[in-house]
Amino acid sequence: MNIKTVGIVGAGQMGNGIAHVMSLAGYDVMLNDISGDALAGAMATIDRNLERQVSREKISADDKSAALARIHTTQTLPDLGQTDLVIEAATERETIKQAIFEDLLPHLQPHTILTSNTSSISITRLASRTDRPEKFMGFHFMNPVPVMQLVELIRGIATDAETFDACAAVVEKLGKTAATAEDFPAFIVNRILMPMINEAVYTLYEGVGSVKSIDSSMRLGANHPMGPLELADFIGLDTCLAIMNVLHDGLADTKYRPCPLLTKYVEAGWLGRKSQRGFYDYRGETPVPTR
Ligand SMILES: CC(=O)CC(=O)SCCNC(=O)CCNC(=O)[C@H](O)C(C)(C)COP(=O)(O)OP(=O)(O)OC[C@H]1O[C@@H](n2cnc3c(N)ncnc32)[C@H](O)[C@@H]1OP(=O)(O)O
Ligand SMILES: NC(=O)C1=CN([C@@H]2O[C@H](COP(=O)(O)OP(=O)(O)OC[C@H]3O[C@@H](n4cnc5c(N)ncnc54)[C@H](OP(=O)(O)O)[C@@H]3O)[C@@H](O)[C@H]2O)C=CC1
Repeated sequence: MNIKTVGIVGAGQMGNGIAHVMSLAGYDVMLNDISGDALAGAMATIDRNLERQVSREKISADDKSAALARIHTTQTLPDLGQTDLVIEAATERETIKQAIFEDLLPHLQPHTILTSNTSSISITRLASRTDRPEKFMGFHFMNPVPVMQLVELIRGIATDAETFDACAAVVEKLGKTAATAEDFPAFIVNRILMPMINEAVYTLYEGVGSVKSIDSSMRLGANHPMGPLELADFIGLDTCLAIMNVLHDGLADTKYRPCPLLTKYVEAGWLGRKSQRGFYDYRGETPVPTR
């Protein structure tokens, strides 16, 4: 199947990154969000990140303007009806994702492939609520999308080979590398990464180390590019908690119990970088640990 147009639902940090790499690879993009501010913010971020690539001579100024011209924004979900591939990248909450699919389905062409960038939620369950479980799969990018090489591809129980191959061809055209994961809670990357982040929050909660000492230990002692708490802030603490809850509920093992301190930060609305405060406070010139 020849995919030319891509619809993206959710213009947060993942949606804008996906729009960025899709348009740069030559796809026409229709980017949707319920919030006009989120769409404006996404376009400003894409412009800034493309400019960074121009200044580092990764792409030309013409590539940048052509990419920007290929992205269209809309607050109206039916505007995605004519696209060949839809990637849902809205908030990590199953009810939100299901409602999006329900609203979108009547407008889609029969051939359109429907995917979710979910970090953890069952692809099979999401697919079962649509009219096209065979044309539904997980298309999981890593953050920051323009930089990270991996895309996890997750088949639901009913996903057909044509759908999988079409998505794999898109990953190849993006110049990224696909890894196939089976449809179990949080797939591969987050099954391994998120318990480590949750353990870092327990290490903080139990007073074993401060934010600074935990992060510098893992940066300098394990050569991680970011400390786990810095990374949690980067991902979004609401997303981290949602993933831990999916692991805890889906695998029914207490080793996945979300740390109560993580829950407290989310309840405070301290969601990390996107809300300016999490394990660090980002409102000043340099990030300051909050504990
Ligand atoms: C939660 C989930 O479901 C799954 C996930 O995504 S889990 C999260 C996975 N992501 C990670 O683990 C990220 C860990 N962090 C890192 O890899 C690095 O800190 C980082 C790549 C984000 C930044 O690296 P850095 O060396 O500190 O910063 P910086 O030098 O500014 O950037 C490195 C390169 O990326 C580029 N870059 C960084 N962010 C960018 C962006 N948003 N857009 C375009 N380019 C970007 C920079 O221009 C730079 O390019 P050059 O190599 O050409 O100079
Ligand atoms: N953060 C990460 O590192 C990664 C996240 N993911 C996954 O990607 C998805 C998005 O995450 P992320 O970009 O970080 O989240 P963000 O919170 O940055 O963005 C989510 C966006 O979706 C919007 N949204 C909410 N409801 C709807 C709706 N009904 N229709 C359209 N847009 C909607 C939100 O709008 P508003 O703000 O107005 O609610 C917000 O703009 C999640 O499933 C997440 O698990 C995958 C890989 C990495």
